Amino acid sequence: MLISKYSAPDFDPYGDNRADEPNTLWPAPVASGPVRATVSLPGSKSLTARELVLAALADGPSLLRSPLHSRDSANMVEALRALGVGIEERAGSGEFGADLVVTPAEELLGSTTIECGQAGTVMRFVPPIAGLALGPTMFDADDSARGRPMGAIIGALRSLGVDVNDDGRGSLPFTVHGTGSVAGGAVEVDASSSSQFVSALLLSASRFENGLDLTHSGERLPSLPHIEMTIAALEARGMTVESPETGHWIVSPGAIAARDVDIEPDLSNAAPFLAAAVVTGGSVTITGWPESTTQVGADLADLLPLFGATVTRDGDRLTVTGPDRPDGVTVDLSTGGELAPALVAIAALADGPSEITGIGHIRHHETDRLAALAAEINGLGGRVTELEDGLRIEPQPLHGGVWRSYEDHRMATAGAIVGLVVPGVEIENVATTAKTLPQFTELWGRMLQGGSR
Ligand SMILES: O=C(O)C1=C[C@@H](OP(=O)(O)O)[C@@H](O)[C@H](O)C1
Ligand SMILES: C=C(OP(=O)(O)O)C(=O)O
Repeated sequence: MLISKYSAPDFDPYGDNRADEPNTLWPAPVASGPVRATVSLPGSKSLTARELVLAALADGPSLLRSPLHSRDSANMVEALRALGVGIEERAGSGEFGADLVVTPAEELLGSTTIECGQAGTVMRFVPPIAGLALGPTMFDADDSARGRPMGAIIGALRSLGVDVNDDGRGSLPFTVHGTGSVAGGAVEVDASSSSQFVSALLLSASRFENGLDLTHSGERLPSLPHIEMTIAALEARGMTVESPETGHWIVSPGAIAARDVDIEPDLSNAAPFLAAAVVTGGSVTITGWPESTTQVGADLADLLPLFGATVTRDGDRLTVTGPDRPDGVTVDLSTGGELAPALVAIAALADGPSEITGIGHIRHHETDRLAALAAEINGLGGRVTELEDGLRIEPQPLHGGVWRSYEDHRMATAGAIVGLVVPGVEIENVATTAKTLPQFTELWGRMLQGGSR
């Protein structure tokens, strides 16, 4: 069955704990003992975003099975539709909403406005596509996301022959004046504040007349696995990405193959659930854990044992069993910055100090996550010190209080981890978890009752 209009999934994303107002306080549930549960999770945000974009640029219709349905993915769907791409729901077998049929536009058309919400993937991945469209496309975002770095994309598009109007601050809002084609060619970007600049250009590159010869010029390149995920998604659709050296990628012009694809569960969103096992000495199993994957969340299987947890696999089920009390860790997390909030929450409850570094760039995520994590843990009596590129965490006995989420889904879920063992933690605006996991409070509640099945 094809339904003509994309709509929000028909589950109640907030269950009994719905937070209708941004400043509503959600009492984080306290675990009555070691958490023991089996949890299934919706599709990967990063895979859904890439497959939507590639399907939109492909040479025929593609089916996305078990995609994520969340605020970020809805922003991506609406952005591509605004440019003329057909995206329709089709009943699927997934537990978390419909499959999506994506039909590329015969001709991409601008003369539209795109709301990016808070989605880094939308604000970075879609402007190059708007360059391929005919007519101007204006990009804007939530107030809280307007300050996220965009200068590298704006500058790169100009070097590739696309006219972009902005106010000179390198951030949203701005307008891409698409002419129906992009010359492409050689370009240098500084992707030290986000790997998404590289992914964005690679995703559209084969549709540029001269392809793309992209060099990263900055000192560090964070979140490399996300770039590798982009390359793998391109290769699965018949493209070759040459990388003669680190930080240098070449894509030749060519067609992107239509393809039906299964979206894996979001392994980064598994982090708070697995952390629940680590901080309560319990045992949490995630279903549908892929045997091999490009998702950086798979690194949790190596990261959580550093805290003293045990990880086992049984087919597609990954189980984490916590120690009596987590150990402190010293870890460079430059490849997996999006895992930082959950790991910092564990570290705040550990029995020794931790240093988590290599994550200076997460100051540019949904909020300055280093400042936010330090402020919220310290607000509950903790001792967290900001380093230039990370945090030093010296665990203290914590007390209850309000945990601000800064319109950041991973700040909200980090507070929920702390609240499992610290009575009286109240999370402000837990509804912000809808960015990537609208069912968060429902799944969290179910986990505390033993899980879904
Ligand atoms: O390409 C992607 O899907 C993402 C890349 C990473 O961004 P940064 O490189 O900005 O950290 C990651 O943190 C983000 O959650 C998703
Ligand atoms: C950094 C994140 O999101 P975005 O894709 O908006 O950059 C994140 O989900 O942790």
